[in-house]
Amino acid sequence: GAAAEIKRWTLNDFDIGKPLGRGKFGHVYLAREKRSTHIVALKVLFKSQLKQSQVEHQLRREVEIQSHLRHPNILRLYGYFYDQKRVYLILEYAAKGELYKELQKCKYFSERRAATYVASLARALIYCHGKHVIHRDIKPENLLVGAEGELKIADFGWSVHTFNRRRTMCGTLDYLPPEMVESVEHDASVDIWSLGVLCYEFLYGVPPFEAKEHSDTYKRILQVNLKFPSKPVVSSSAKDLISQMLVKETSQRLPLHKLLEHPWIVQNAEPS
Ligand SMILES: COc1ccc(C(=O)Nc2ccccc2)cc1NC(=O)CCSCc1cnc2[nH]ccc2c1
Repeated sequence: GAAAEIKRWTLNDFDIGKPLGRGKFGHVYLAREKRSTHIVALKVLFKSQLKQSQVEHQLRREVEIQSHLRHPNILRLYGYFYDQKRVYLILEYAAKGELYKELQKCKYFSERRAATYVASLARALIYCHGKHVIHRDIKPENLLVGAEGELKIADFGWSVHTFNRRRTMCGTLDYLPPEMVESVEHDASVDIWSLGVLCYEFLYGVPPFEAKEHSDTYKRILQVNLKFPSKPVVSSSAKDLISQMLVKETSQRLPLHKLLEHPWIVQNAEPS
């Protein structure tokens, strides 16, 4: 038969619900597609602000990339449409909301919960790297939780998003690997570094190189000044994994598929 007709969405196709948050370029609303009654998140971006910040090309590129990504731990971009003044992104709705709020509430996660999240993120990143997409910006602020408790890399758009970020988050350096602090080109191994930082923050409630001043965080990252506090008590197996990911030499970082075979992951992550 004829090639599948690309559906032209309009605002009329949706019932708009409560606001879910606001970003630099507009707001995000809960919405229901009328015909299917499917619940989505509708992100409304103002063309004027996109133009002003010259991010239209970035948005087009991202929409192109995201529309080909299908993975249970990557938030879906189902489609987009626009009218005179706005661009609308039809996004997957993650029913259990933002992971960082959960982390703030329970201070730090159990080893089983941390390992389960890290394993699902590793599988999502392996999938992305397979499609030559890197740097999915996996800090806690960019992670949402689906209805079954599964993690979703929400990738709030190339740091254009002030979506309910923690104050400390705007411009945080905590997650930058040395090669980005030194602003040399980066490859997929940046994601291994960031996943190591995330694993540390899941287990201790704070990122490993946190410091009062940005300059001190820079120094700690460049020196890979990794210290494990005595509290909370964390297994040496978890520390071993983190120590294999937070390595300055990018080629020496534990590859993601090796991470999935690490004893700490094998013994603690829930089967996917
Ligand atoms: C695939 O995802 C995205 C793709 C692209 C962009 C984006 O804005 N790109 C951009 C914009 C302008 C210039 C250049 C690029 C954003 C997202 N993702 C989000 O924004 C996640 C939070 S909104 C959804 C959502 C879901 N489920 C929830 N549950 C609770 C809150 C909540 C919130």
